[in-house]
Amino acid sequence: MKTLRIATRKSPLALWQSEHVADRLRALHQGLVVTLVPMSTRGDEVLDRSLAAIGGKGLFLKELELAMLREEADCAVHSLKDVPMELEPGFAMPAILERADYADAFVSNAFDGIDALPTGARVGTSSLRRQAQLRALRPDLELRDLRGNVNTRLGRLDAGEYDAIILACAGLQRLGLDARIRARLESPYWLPAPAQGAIAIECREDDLSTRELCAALDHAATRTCVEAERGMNRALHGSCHVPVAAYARLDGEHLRLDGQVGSASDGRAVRAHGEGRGDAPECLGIEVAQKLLEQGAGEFIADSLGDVGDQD
Ligand SMILES: NCc1[nH]cc(CCC(=O)O)c1CC(=O)O
Repeated sequence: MKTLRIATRKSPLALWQSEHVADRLRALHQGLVVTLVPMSTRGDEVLDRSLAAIGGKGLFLKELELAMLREEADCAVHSLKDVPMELEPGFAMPAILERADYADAFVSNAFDGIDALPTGARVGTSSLRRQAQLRALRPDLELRDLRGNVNTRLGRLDAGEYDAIILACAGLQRLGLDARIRARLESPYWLPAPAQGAIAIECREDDLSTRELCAALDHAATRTCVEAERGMNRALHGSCHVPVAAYARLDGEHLRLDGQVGSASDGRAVRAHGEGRGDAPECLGIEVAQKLLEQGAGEFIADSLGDVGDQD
Protein backbone atom coordinates (compact mmCIF):
# COMPACT_ATOMS: atom_id res chain seq x y z
CA MET A 1 0.00 0.00 0.00
CA LYS A 2 1.27 3.48 -0.84
CA THR A 3 2.37 5.52 2.19
CA LEU A 4 2.95 9.28 2.37
CA ARG A 5 5.06 10.61 5.27
CA ILE A 6 4.58 14.24 6.27
CA ALA A 7 7.44 15.97 8.10
CA THR A 8 6.11 18.50 10.58
CA ARG A 9 7.22 20.80 13.35
CA LYS A 10 5.89 19.90 16.78
CA SER A 11 4.05 23.05 17.85
CA PRO A 12 0.31 22.53 18.35
CA LEU A 13 -0.45 24.71 15.31
CA ALA A 14 2.05 22.90 13.06
CA LEU A 15 0.64 19.53 14.16
CA TRP A 16 -2.94 20.69 13.55
CA GLN A 17 -2.03 21.85 10.05
CA SER A 18 -0.23 18.62 9.21
CA GLU A 19 -3.11 16.50 10.55
CA HIS A 20 -5.49 18.60 8.48
CA VAL A 21 -3.48 17.96 5.30
CA ALA A 22 -3.23 14.25 6.20
CA ASP A 23 -7.01 14.00 6.64
CA ARG A 24 -7.68 15.73 3.34
CA LEU A 25 -5.21 13.50 1.48
CA ARG A 26 -6.76 10.36 3.00
CA ALA A 27 -10.21 11.52 1.96
CA LEU A 28 -9.05 12.22 -1.60
CA HIS A 29 -6.99 9.10 -2.17
CA GLN A 30 -8.71 5.88 -1.11
CA GLY A 31 -6.27 3.45 0.51
CA LEU A 32 -3.43 5.96 0.88
CA VAL A 33 -1.69 5.65 4.25
CA VAL A 34 -0.59 9.05 5.57
CA THR A 35 1.69 9.35 8.60
CA LEU A 36 3.29 12.29 10.42
CA VAL A 37 7.01 12.59 11.15
CA PRO A 38 7.22 15.23 13.94
CA MET A 39 10.56 17.01 14.12
CA SER A 40 12.20 19.72 16.12
CA THR A 41 13.78 22.58 14.14
CA ARG A 42 16.50 24.99 15.14
CA GLY A 43 14.03 27.83 14.88
CA ASP A 44 11.90 26.15 17.59
CA GLU A 45 14.79 25.38 19.89
CA VAL A 46 16.52 28.74 19.97
CA LEU A 47 14.10 31.10 21.68
CA ASP A 48 16.55 33.23 23.61
CA ARG A 49 18.39 34.82 20.69
CA SER A 50 16.99 36.80 17.79
CA LEU A 51 16.23 34.70 14.76
CA ALA A 52 18.38 37.03 12.68
CA ALA A 53 21.36 36.02 14.80
CA ILE A 54 20.86 32.32 14.15
CA GLY A 55 19.98 32.47 10.45
CA GLY A 56 16.40 33.66 9.81
CA LYS A 57 13.16 32.23 8.57
CA GLY A 58 14.56 29.24 6.69
CA LEU A 59 15.49 27.70 10.03
CA PHE A 60 11.99 26.41 10.49
CA LEU A 61 12.22 24.55 7.18
CA LYS A 62 15.77 23.28 7.03
CA GLU A 63 15.41 20.16 9.20
CA LEU A 64 12.21 19.24 7.37
CA GLU A 65 13.93 19.63 4.01
CA LEU A 66 16.86 17.49 5.16
CA ALA A 67 14.40 14.77 6.20
CA MET A 68 12.94 14.84 2.68
CA LEU A 69 16.42 14.66 1.12
CA ARG A 70 17.27 11.68 3.35
CA GLU A 71 13.98 10.12 2.22
CA GLU A 72 12.70 9.91 5.80
CA ALA A 73 9.70 12.00 4.76
CA ASP A 74 7.95 12.66 1.45
CA CYS A 75 6.61 16.13 2.05
CA ALA A 76 6.35 18.90 4.64
CA VAL A 77 3.47 21.16 5.63
CA HIS A 78 4.10 24.85 6.33
CA SER A 79 2.30 28.08 7.09
CA LEU A 80 3.12 29.76 3.79
CA LYS A 81 3.78 33.09 5.49
CA ASP A 82 6.79 31.48 7.20
CA VAL A 83 8.28 30.14 3.96
CA PRO A 84 11.16 32.20 2.51
CA MET A 85 10.44 33.96 -0.80
CA GLU A 86 12.83 31.64 -2.65
CA LEU A 87 12.46 27.91 -2.12
CA GLU A 88 15.66 25.89 -1.73
CA PRO A 89 16.80 24.46 -5.10
CA GLY A 90 15.44 20.95 -5.62
CA PHE A 91 12.14 21.59 -3.83
CA ALA A 92 8.66 22.31 -5.16
CA MET A 93 5.34 23.43 -3.76
CA PRO A 94 2.72 21.17 -5.32
CA ALA A 95 -0.18 22.50 -3.26
CA ILE A 96 -1.31 25.71 -1.63
CA LEU A 97 -4.56 25.07 0.24
CA GLU A 98 -7.54 27.39 0.23
CA ARG A 99 -6.78 30.34 2.46
CA ALA A 100 -8.45 30.50 5.87
CA ASP A 101 -9.05 33.83 7.64
CA TYR A 102 -6.31 36.19 6.40
CA ALA A 103 -6.75 38.76 9.17
CA ASP A 104 -4.75 39.50 12.29
CA ALA A 105 -6.52 39.31 15.66
CA PHE A 106 -6.48 41.83 18.47
CA VAL A 107 -6.43 39.77 21.67
CA SER A 108 -6.94 41.29 25.10
CA ASN A 109 -8.67 40.50 28.37
CA ALA A 110 -9.65 44.10 29.01
CA PHE A 111 -9.96 46.06 25.76
CA ASP A 112 -12.11 45.77 22.65
CA GLY A 113 -9.66 46.99 20.04
CA ILE A 114 -6.63 49.13 19.25
CA ASP A 115 -8.62 52.37 19.55
CA ALA A 116 -9.87 51.39 23.01
CA LEU A 117 -6.37 50.98 24.47
CA PRO A 118 -5.40 53.64 27.02
CA THR A 119 -2.38 55.87 26.40
CA GLY A 120 0.87 54.00 26.86
CA ALA A 121 -0.76 50.54 26.92
CA ARG A 122 1.65 47.59 26.60
CA VAL A 123 1.16 45.58 23.41
CA GLY A 124 3.07 42.36 22.75
CA THR A 125 4.36 41.32 19.33
CA SER A 126 7.81 40.62 17.93
CA SER A 127 6.65 40.97 14.33
CA LEU A 128 8.09 44.12 12.77
CA ARG A 129 5.08 44.26 10.45
CA ARG A 130 2.68 44.34 13.39
CA GLN A 131 4.86 46.78 15.30
CA ALA A 132 5.03 49.13 12.31
CA GLN A 133 1.27 49.18 11.90
CA LEU A 134 0.67 49.70 15.62
CA ARG A 135 3.18 52.59 15.66
CA ALA A 136 1.47 54.22 12.66
CA LEU A 137 -1.97 54.00 14.28
CA ARG A 138 -0.98 54.66 17.89
CA PRO A 139 2.46 56.22 18.42
CA ASP A 140 1.87 56.30 22.19
CA LEU A 141 1.72 52.52 22.73
CA GLU A 142 4.53 50.66 24.44
CA LEU A 143 5.51 47.81 22.12
CA ARG A 144 7.06 44.81 23.82
CA ASP A 145 8.66 41.67 22.43
CA LEU A 146 6.68 38.46 22.54
CA ARG A 147 7.87 35.19 21.05
CA GLY A 148 6.91 31.56 21.38
CA ASN A 149 4.00 29.53 20.08
CA VAL A 150 0.39 30.69 20.22
CA ASN A 151 -0.35 29.16 23.64
CA THR A 152 2.83 30.55 25.15
CA ARG A 153 1.91 34.01 23.94
CA LEU A 154 -1.65 33.77 25.28
CA GLY A 155 -0.26 32.59 28.62
CA ARG A 156 1.95 35.66 28.90
CA LEU A 157 -1.01 37.92 28.10
CA ASP A 158 -3.09 36.19 30.79
CA ALA A 159 -0.23 36.53 33.27
CA GLY A 160 -0.57 40.32 32.90
CA GLU A 161 2.64 41.06 31.01
CA TYR A 162 0.70 42.88 28.27
CA ASP A 163 -2.56 44.79 27.88
CA ALA A 164 -3.05 43.24 24.44
CA ILE A 165 -1.27 41.08 21.89
CA ILE A 166 -1.66 40.60 18.14
CA LEU A 167 -1.94 37.11 16.62
CA ALA A 168 -3.19 35.62 13.36
CA CYS A 169 -6.91 34.78 13.36
CA ALA A 170 -6.19 31.61 11.34
CA GLY A 171 -3.89 30.17 14.01
CA LEU A 172 -6.37 30.88 16.81
CA GLN A 173 -9.26 29.39 14.84
CA ARG A 174 -7.32 26.23 14.00
CA LEU A 175 -6.53 25.70 17.68
CA GLY A 176 -10.18 26.22 18.70
CA LEU A 177 -9.32 29.55 20.32
CA ASP A 178 -11.68 31.77 18.28
CA ALA A 179 -13.19 33.06 21.50
CA ARG A 180 -9.93 34.93 22.21
CA ILE A 181 -10.38 37.17 19.15
CA ARG A 182 -11.61 40.54 20.47
CA ALA A 183 -11.35 42.27 17.09
CA ARG A 184 -10.42 41.22 13.57
CA LEU A 185 -7.86 43.61 12.10
CA GLU A 186 -9.03 43.84 8.52
CA SER A 187 -7.96 45.40 5.24
CA PRO A 188 -7.78 48.32 4.50
CA TYR A 189 -7.38 49.40 8.15
CA TRP A 190 -4.73 46.77 8.77
CA LEU A 191 -2.88 44.41 6.39
CA PRO A 192 -1.67 40.84 7.04
CA ALA A 193 1.67 39.24 6.26
CA PRO A 194 2.06 38.02 2.68
CA ALA A 195 0.29 34.62 2.43
CA GLN A 196 -1.08 34.73 5.98
CA GLY A 197 -3.77 32.07 6.48
CA ALA A 198 -2.54 29.82 3.64
CA ILE A 199 -1.04 26.36 4.23
CA ALA A 200 1.49 25.00 1.70
CA ILE A 201 2.90 21.56 1.00
CA GLU A 202 6.55 21.24 0.00
CA CYS A 203 8.23 18.17 -1.50
CA ARG A 204 11.28 17.18 -3.53
CA GLU A 205 11.06 18.54 -7.05
CA ASP A 206 11.90 15.14 -8.57
CA ASP A 207 9.29 13.24 -6.52
CA LEU A 208 6.58 13.21 -9.16
CA SER A 209 4.28 10.77 -7.36
CA THR A 210 4.14 12.95 -4.21
CA ARG A 211 3.66 16.04 -6.35
CA GLU A 212 0.71 14.41 -8.06
CA LEU A 213 -0.92 13.20 -4.82
CA CYS A 214 -0.61 16.65 -3.22
CA ALA A 215 -1.60 18.70 -6.27
CA ALA A 216 -5.20 17.58 -5.74
CA LEU A 217 -5.30 19.93 -2.71
CA ASP A 218 -4.13 23.00 -4.63
CA HIS A 219 -6.56 25.94 -4.62
CA ALA A 220 -6.04 28.05 -7.75
CA ALA A 221 -7.52 31.34 -6.48
CA THR A 222 -5.44 31.20 -3.29
CA ARG A 223 -2.31 30.46 -5.32
CA THR A 224 -3.00 33.49 -7.53
CA CYS A 225 -3.40 35.79 -4.51
CA VAL A 226 -0.36 34.58 -2.60
CA GLU A 227 1.79 34.75 -5.75
CA ALA A 228 0.92 38.44 -6.02
CA GLU A 229 1.68 39.01 -2.31
CA ARG A 230 4.90 37.02 -2.31
CA GLY A 231 5.91 38.52 -5.67
CA MET A 232 5.64 41.98 -4.12
CA ASN A 233 7.66 40.93 -1.09
CA ARG A 234 10.34 39.32 -3.26
CA ALA A 235 10.63 42.41 -5.48
CA LEU A 236 11.04 44.60 -2.41
CA HIS A 237 13.90 42.92 -0.71
CA GLY A 238 14.96 39.55 -2.03
CA SER A 239 15.75 37.28 0.86
CA CYS A 240 15.73 39.44 3.97
CA HIS A 241 12.66 40.04 6.08
CA VAL A 242 11.14 43.42 6.70
CA PRO A 243 7.95 45.13 7.91
CA VAL A 244 6.05 44.27 4.73
CA ALA A 245 2.29 43.69 4.67
CA ALA A 246 0.31 42.56 1.63
CA TYR A 247 -3.17 41.41 0.85
CA ALA A 248 -4.59 40.33 -2.51
CA ARG A 249 -8.05 39.25 -3.44
CA LEU A 250 -9.41 37.77 -6.62
CA ASP A 251 -12.90 38.67 -7.74
CA GLY A 252 -13.68 36.61 -10.84
CA GLU A 253 -10.88 37.64 -13.20
CA HIS A 254 -10.03 40.78 -11.28
CA LEU A 255 -7.08 40.81 -8.91
CA ARG A 256 -6.39 43.62 -6.47
CA LEU A 257 -3.23 43.84 -4.37
CA ASP A 258 -2.65 46.20 -1.44
CA GLY A 259 0.83 46.56 0.00
CA GLN A 260 2.45 48.46 2.82
CA VAL A 261 5.98 48.94 4.11
CA GLY A 262 6.56 50.75 7.37
CA SER A 263 9.00 51.57 10.09
CA ALA A 264 8.65 49.72 13.38
CA SER A 265 10.65 52.42 15.13
CA ASP A 266 8.85 55.62 14.12
CA GLY A 267 5.53 54.61 12.55
CA ARG A 268 6.15 56.12 9.13
CA ALA A 269 4.67 53.98 6.36
CA VAL A 270 4.02 53.92 2.63
CA ARG A 271 1.12 52.21 0.98
CA ALA A 272 0.21 51.33 -2.62
CA HIS A 273 -2.19 49.19 -4.55
CA GLY A 274 -2.53 47.76 -8.03
CA GLU A 275 -5.22 46.03 -10.04
CA GLY A 276 -5.14 43.67 -12.94
CA ARG A 277 -6.25 40.36 -14.35
CA GLY A 278 -5.55 37.24 -12.33
CA ASP A 279 -3.33 35.68 -14.99
CA ALA A 280 -0.08 37.49 -14.05
CA PRO A 281 -0.12 37.83 -10.27
CA GLU A 282 3.63 38.08 -9.89
CA CYS A 283 3.74 41.03 -12.34
CA LEU A 284 1.13 42.81 -10.26
CA GLY A 285 3.27 42.17 -7.18
CA ILE A 286 6.30 43.71 -8.91
CA GLU A 287 4.23 46.71 -10.03
CA VAL A 288 3.02 47.41 -6.47
CA ALA A 289 6.55 46.92 -5.12
CA GLN A 290 7.75 49.51 -7.66
CA LYS A 291 5.14 52.01 -6.46
CA LEU A 292 6.17 51.43 -2.85
CA LEU A 293 9.85 51.96 -3.72
CA GLU A 294 8.97 55.19 -5.59
CA GLN A 295 7.39 56.43 -2.36
CA GLY A 296 10.54 55.69 -0.41
CA ALA A 297 9.94 52.15 0.89
CA GLY A 298 13.64 51.42 0.47
CA GLU A 299 14.35 53.46 3.55
CA PHE A 300 12.39 51.04 5.74
CA ILE A 301 13.94 47.97 4.22
CA ALA A 302 16.80 46.63 6.26
CA ASP A 303 17.98 43.13 6.96
CA SER A 304 15.44 42.53 9.68
CA LEU A 305 12.99 39.78 10.35
CA GLY A 306 9.36 40.44 9.39
CA ASP A 307 6.85 38.09 10.95
CA VAL A 308 9.30 35.50 12.07
CA GLY A 309 9.46 36.97 15.55
CA ASP A 310 5.95 35.68 16.03
CA GLN A 311 6.80 32.18 15.01
CA ASP A 312 4.52 29.24 15.39
N1 LIG B 1 4.50 33.70 12.32
C1 LIG B 1 3.95 32.56 12.99
C2 LIG B 1 2.72 32.08 12.36
N2 LIG B 1 2.77 31.49 11.16
C3 LIG B 1 1.49 31.22 10.79
C4 LIG B 1 0.63 31.63 11.80
C5 LIG B 1 -0.82 31.56 11.76
C6 LIG B 1 -1.44 30.74 10.67
C7 LIG B 1 -1.33 31.27 9.27
O1 LIG B 1 -0.99 32.43 9.00
O2 LIG B 1 -1.65 30.46 8.37
C8 LIG B 1 1.41 32.15 12.82
C9 LIG B 1 0.94 32.62 14.13
C10 LIG B 1 0.72 34.09 14.24
O3 LIG B 1 1.30 34.89 13.48
O4 LIG B 1 -0.06 34.49 15.13
